[in-house]
Amino acid sequence: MTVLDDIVAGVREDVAAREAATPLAEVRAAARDARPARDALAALREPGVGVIAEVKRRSPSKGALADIPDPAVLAAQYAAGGARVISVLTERRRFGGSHADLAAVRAAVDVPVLCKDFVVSSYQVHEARAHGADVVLLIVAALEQNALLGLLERVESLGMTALVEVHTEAEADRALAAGASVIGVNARDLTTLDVDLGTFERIAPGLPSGVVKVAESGVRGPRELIAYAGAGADAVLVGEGLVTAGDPRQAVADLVTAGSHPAVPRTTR
Ligand SMILES: O=P(O)(O)OC[C@@H](O)[C@@H](O)c1c[nH]c2ccccc12
Repeated sequence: MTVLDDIVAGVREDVAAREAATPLAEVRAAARDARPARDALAALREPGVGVIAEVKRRSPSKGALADIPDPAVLAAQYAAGGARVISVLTERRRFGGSHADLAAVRAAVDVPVLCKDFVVSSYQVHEARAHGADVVLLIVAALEQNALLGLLERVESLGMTALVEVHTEAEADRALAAGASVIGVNARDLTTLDVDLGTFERIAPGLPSGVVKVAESGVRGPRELIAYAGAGADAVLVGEGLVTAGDPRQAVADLVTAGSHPAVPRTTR
C-alpha cells in the first residue's frame, strides 16, 4: 500500500461519515445556492508567473509545519502579497485541514480559491462548491480514467476549474485525454513522497501550449520560481515555503515580483 492509497482510504472513510450526516441532496442544494465560482482560468492566464499560495498546517512528509490558528488571516496576507489563487488543504487526517478553513478563506479574500483534497467522489465536488471553491484539485494517480473524466465534467458543470495533477508523462497523457485545461506537475511523488525538482522540466515540454501549466512543490523562494518559469511554468503552487515564512505577505510579494520580471519567460500565450 502506497502513501497515496493510505491517504485515499482515510478520505473515503471521512467522506462516508460526512455523507451519512449530510446527504448528497443537501450538499447539492448548498452548492447550487453558493455565489457563482470566480474565473480562475482567466486569473491564471494573466501575464507573469502566477503564485498559488497554500494554507497548509502539516503534511505526511514533513509533519507539523505551522499552527495557522486563523486561515482567514493568512489568506488575507497572501492576497495582499499578490497571490493569484489561494489553495486550502481540506484533508483532515494528514494535512489538518477542513471545509471550515475553505469557507473562512473564501469569506476573507476576493481571489479564486482552490480546494486541495483527495477528491474521489462527486459528493466532494459539491462540498467544495458549497464552501466557496472556484478550483478543485483532481489527482490523476488517485483516479481511474472514467472517474477522472466524470469528476472533471462535474467540476466544470458547477462552473469551477479543475487543476489536474500529474507526476509522470503517462499521467499527463491521461489528463490531456480527459480534457484538462490546467495541469499541475507535482515534483513530489505522492506514492513515495520523494521530491524531484526535475519532474516539471521533464513533463512540461510535452504539454500543448494552450494548457495552463502549474509547477507544484519545492518552491522555497524566487530561485525555484525562476527555474520553473524557465521550464515553462505559468504558475507555481507554494505551501511550506510560505506557511513557515516570518512574513507571508512579503514572501508572496517576493515571488510575485520574481514572476513578473520581464526576463522571466512564460510560454502559454
Ligand atoms: O509545501 P510545498 O513543497 O510548497 O508543496 C505545495 C503543494 O505542491 C503540495 O501541498 C501538494 C501538491 N499536490 C498535493 C496533493 C495533495 C496534498 C498536497 C499537495
